[in-house]
Parts: sequence; C-alpha cells; structure tokens
Amino acid sequence: NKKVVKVGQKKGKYSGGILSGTGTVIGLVEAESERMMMMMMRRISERAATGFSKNLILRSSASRFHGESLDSSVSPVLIPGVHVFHCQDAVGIVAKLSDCIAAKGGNILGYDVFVPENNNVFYSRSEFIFDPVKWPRQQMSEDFQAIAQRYGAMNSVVRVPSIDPKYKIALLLSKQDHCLVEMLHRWQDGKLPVDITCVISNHERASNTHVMRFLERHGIPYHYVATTKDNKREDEILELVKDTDFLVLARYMQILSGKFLKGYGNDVINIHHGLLPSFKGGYPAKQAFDAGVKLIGATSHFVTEELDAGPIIEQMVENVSHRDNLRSFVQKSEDLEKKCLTKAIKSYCELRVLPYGTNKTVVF
Ligand SMILES: Nc1nc2c(c(=O)[nH]1)N[C@@H](CN(C=O)c1ccc(C(=O)N[C@@H](CCC(=O)O)C(=O)O)cc1)CN2
Repeated sequence: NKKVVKVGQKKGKYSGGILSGTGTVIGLVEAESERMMMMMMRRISERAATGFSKNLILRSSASRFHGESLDSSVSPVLIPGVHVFHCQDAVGIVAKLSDCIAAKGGNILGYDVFVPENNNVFYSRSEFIFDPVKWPRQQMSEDFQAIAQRYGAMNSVVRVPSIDPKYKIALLLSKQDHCLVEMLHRWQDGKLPVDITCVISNHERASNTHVMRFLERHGIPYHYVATTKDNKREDEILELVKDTDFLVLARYMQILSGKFLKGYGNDVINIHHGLLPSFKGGYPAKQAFDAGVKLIGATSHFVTEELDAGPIIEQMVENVSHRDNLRSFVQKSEDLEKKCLTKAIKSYCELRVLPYGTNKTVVF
C-alpha cells in the first residue's frame, strides 16, 4: 500500500521520509524541502486523528525518534552506520561500544554479539543511526579506534554506506557466465553496493553477447587473459586488480597460487557448485550425481591456497531424487550458486562476515 512520490528534487543531500499505514506515501525530499513534508505530515496527522489511519507511523531512511519534535528546524538528518568488533572477551565491551555511539547522539537499532563457548573471544556487530554533524566521520573512526586499542582488538571496522566509498571489486570467470550475469543484474538493481572495476576471464566472448553488451553499456572493462596449464598469467591479473578491495571468482576454473593470493593481499571469494567439504575440485555436480546424494548445494567461501578449503561464508541446498538426472543436477546447482554467491557478497559488504578460528566464519 505504498506509493512513491517525489516531493522535491534539487541538488543536495537527500533526507528521506517514509510514512506507513493506510494510504501510505514515500516522499524523497531534500533537506530544504522537509518543510513541505512536515506540512504533508501535519495534514496526514490531522486525518489520522480522525481515525483515517490508526497505525500511521513516521519512519524514514533518515530516521527520527518518537517524542522528538517533527519541526525540521530541530530534527537532525540521521544516517546509518555499521560497526563490527572482534577482540579477546572482557567484561564491559558492549557497554563501552554502546556508550561510544550514545555519547555522540547515535542510536543503536540492532546489536549482535557472539562469545563462543570455551573460547575467550568476543564478536559484535552493531547497526546505528547518527547525525554526521554531531559525529563527523573521521571522529567516528578515531572513537572506535580508541576502543579497539584499549581491548587490543583483532578487528574493528566501521562503515557509513552513504559516506564511505563503495567496495571496489573485480570479477573473474571462465566459460560459464550465469554467476557473472546474476551478479551484474543484482548490481544493476542496486542490491550489490559495489563498484565493479573490471571483469577478467580466461575465455574470450563475442562482442554481441549479453554479457559483453551489458559491460559495454555500463563501461565495465572486460579483460581476456588466456591462461594455460603452464602459464596462469597471474602477474597480469594482479596488475589488473591491484586497486580493488576484494575479488570474486564467479566460476573461475583456474587454481590461484599462494604467491598470487599473498601478492594480492585482500580477500578473494569463490563460489563452488557443490556442498563443501564434499565434492571438492572440478565437476562437483557430477560427483554428487554419481554418489546418489539426496541434497545438492552450493558453497561460497574465502579462497585459500588449498583448493575449495577456505572458510565458508554461505551455503544453499536443494533436494534431489532418483527422478533427477545429471542435467537437472547441474541446472539446480547453477541456480543455487547464483543465489549463494550474491548473498555471500552482500553479507560481506554489510560487514556481516568475520573470520572465526583458523577456518571458520562468524556471519551475523
Ligand atoms: N587457490 C585456490 N584457487 C581457486 C579456488 C580455491 O579454493 N583456491 N577455487 C577455484 C574454483 N574451483 C571450484 O570452485 C575450481 C577451479 C579449478 C579446478 C580445476 O581442477 N582446475 C584445473 C583446470 C580446469 C580447466 O582448465 O578447465 C586446474 O587448474 O588444474 C577445480 C575447482 C578457483 N581457484
């Protein structure tokens, strides 16, 4: 029951207002045009008071608190931030972190904590909203860094999606492009908050293919780097990906060397069309079919030097039966791996994925 109307659109910082209830309206308004939204609000509130809508709730992507004045001259524009933290466990960490946010007027909307049994470590992920005027971005980094130093944190990362640059990624693939196509479509839909710097493949593609036309339309370079068993051309690939934040192997069928992984230095995320640790290596769908399994799956994992052995980020499964054949195994696997990979990348970008122990992950 939501209609979208643009109340005003001028250059400048958007604030957002979402009204929900019967006859709802989503108004994307400029900060200067909030007065118009307030007028609309008052009119709807008057109608609400007449029983027009019992559950009118003002929520906005730039949120306001209950009880606070709706007069735009008073209400700040609040934006979301995320912070993840990993350190040795100690009493008072949650209090310290939540106080760090509250002290600057931030409001925590979600807080996940994990302290494993028999393992003296602490993990947390908080989602909060804050006023960037009250808590400037650089000051936020310094405030969280001070806590990280106090607890000797192994990991402390804060991101403000509307201020921080998007993660830069390169996509690597071989012949199959269903995972790449899914990634590109999700990216185009805005569901994958990344900047795709380039696509690299050891297979050439004709210019009139869907993938190549899409990449050309969006100005994303395609690099054909022909590899052989004796020459994986890793130095050239390293040069092409040197400015990226992480890599995505979307069915890249070349095993990356330890030298490459060390030389690159950032995370590499792979999609395996099998339910690891079963059926590692090539042709996992056929391995599963030959094994007579009743569940097939896909696994997204961090890439380590050992093949298909890195920490698992996301897995998805589907039932199969005697009525399936190899073709349906492959088709079902491909459908699963597309979804599994995009979910894993989204979780990674939202700071939900943290290394846990030597070969596991915490995924909030
Ligand atoms: N160091 C790593 N490199 C790669 C990993 C990894 O986990 N660690 N994952 C693979 C993807 N992959 C399965 O998901 C995979 C890739 C390649 C092979 C394989 O047997 N490749 C042959 C060549 C195959 C060909 O040329 O068509 C080989 O390299 O000898 C198995 C599984 C990506 N890289």
